[in-house]
Amino acid sequence: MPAAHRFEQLGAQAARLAEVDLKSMLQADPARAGDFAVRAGPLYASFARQGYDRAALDILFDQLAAVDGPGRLRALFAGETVNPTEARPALHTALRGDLTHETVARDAHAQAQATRSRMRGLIAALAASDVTDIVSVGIGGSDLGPRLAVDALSAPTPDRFRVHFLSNVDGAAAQRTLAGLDPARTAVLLISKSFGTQETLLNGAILRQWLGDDERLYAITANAERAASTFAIAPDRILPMWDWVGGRYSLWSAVGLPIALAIGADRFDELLAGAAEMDAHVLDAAPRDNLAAWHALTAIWNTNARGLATQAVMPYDERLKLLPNYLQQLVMESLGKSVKLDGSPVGVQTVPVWWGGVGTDSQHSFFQALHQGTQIVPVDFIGVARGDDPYRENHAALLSNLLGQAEALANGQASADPHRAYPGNRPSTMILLDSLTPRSLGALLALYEHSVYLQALVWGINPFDQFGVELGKQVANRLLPAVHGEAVADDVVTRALLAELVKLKPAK
Ligand SMILES: O=P(O)(O)OC[C@H]1O[C@](O)(CO)[C@@H](O)[C@@H]1O
Repeated sequence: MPAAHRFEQLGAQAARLAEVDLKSMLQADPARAGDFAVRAGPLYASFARQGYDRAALDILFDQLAAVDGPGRLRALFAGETVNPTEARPALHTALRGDLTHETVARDAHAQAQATRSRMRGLIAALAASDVTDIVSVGIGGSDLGPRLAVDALSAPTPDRFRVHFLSNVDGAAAQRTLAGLDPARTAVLLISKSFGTQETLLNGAILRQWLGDDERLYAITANAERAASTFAIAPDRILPMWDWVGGRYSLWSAVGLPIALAIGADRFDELLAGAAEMDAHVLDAAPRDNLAAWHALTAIWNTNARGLATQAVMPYDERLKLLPNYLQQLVMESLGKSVKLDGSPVGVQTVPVWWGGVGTDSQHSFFQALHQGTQIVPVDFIGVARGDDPYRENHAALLSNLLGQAEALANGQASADPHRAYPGNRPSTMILLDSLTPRSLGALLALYEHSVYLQALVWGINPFDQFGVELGKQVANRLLPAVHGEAVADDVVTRALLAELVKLKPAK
């Protein structure tokens, strides 16, 4: 059946269910609570509060079968060219496990292992030195994953190194990062797959000058030549990346060095093991028992059957507050496409806008709109069963808020006063972690990676390129002389704005 018909079938299911709310679906079929849930390693996820029923789910799972989900997952792990627009495999799974006997994947895994042993040597050398602080310079995929994992997994007081991150090209970011740091006790990691990223090159130059000593400057890159030529970094201080790892899938590689420095190499290995455990689950579990399949098909349901334009993610754990930022890149850079692999239009909506914030803070900012606004926003709630802080009553309150918000959004509450009525019927997925450990975080992030891949399969798009970010960079580069006042911009609006910037700039 052509893809367009499959999406029409989904639309018909949504139309059939339009007048049925979650509360009555659960009343009619209470077994949903147990049946619409999947456990995988340290994670448990409930989809019982999504607006599909069993018949609609059948159609959704047919979608995955029609694009050979299981077969295409095997192709991903085996190192087939799943990124055809750049003629590459995407072997992030080989960075953390050895799940295929195919030569390409095995070679990739061996290279990753060799690099991990170099990382261990480097960490040991830094631990034996006077270095107390690490500044990790990188942006996008060379920043968001390490930043999230360091924030999520670091002890309340640093074990050995204080790890800082610098990404924005705004000089204020460099100024703030460096304030209070001692160059003699700081090591700098320049992380850039391409070593051609403006932000990282400019900030790298600032850091190199500030350090005043090349001995504590390291690079993680797939372009060792450029690192050596622009920053004179010696080969023993350059760790490799490879073109078969996408930037936003790279925290498992040497890009994760800030993580290993912050939490130790053993715990970094546990993060990889947690991801590998999820990989094995996703590869082996039948579609109906497969967490990534459920998650991906839920996204397809909300986007294509229900036409919902945004998706929120709400971690109820302070340590996961950077998860929404990380997922914005993973999901939106991967799935923000409008053409299929053959260049033809997708013809249906692809990625919604991903956004979110930490619970309970977000309840006091935008939850009003989730409960009573006109836009329906599906939510991924993320909770952690065991808290690790000593404040037990706070953790109980946190969990009751997590459960309470999801229940209130789903069930609503009638009132004679329309201002005080809660419509309910607002969908959410609940993802629970046993505790926040390297293992569970690894599993959670790998789950999202695989969900993204499966969504891409259903839409027929390439989740591994990101040409959309290039044009803005090119225009910005062209405009640099005009910002310096050395050229005139071609575009009439940009020209007017540049003139205003000159007028607005206060004289010193
Ligand atoms: O690691 P690099 O090459 O500096 O690139 C940084 C980021 O820039 C992008 O290419 C575009 O934002 C991302 O995909 C990538 O993670």
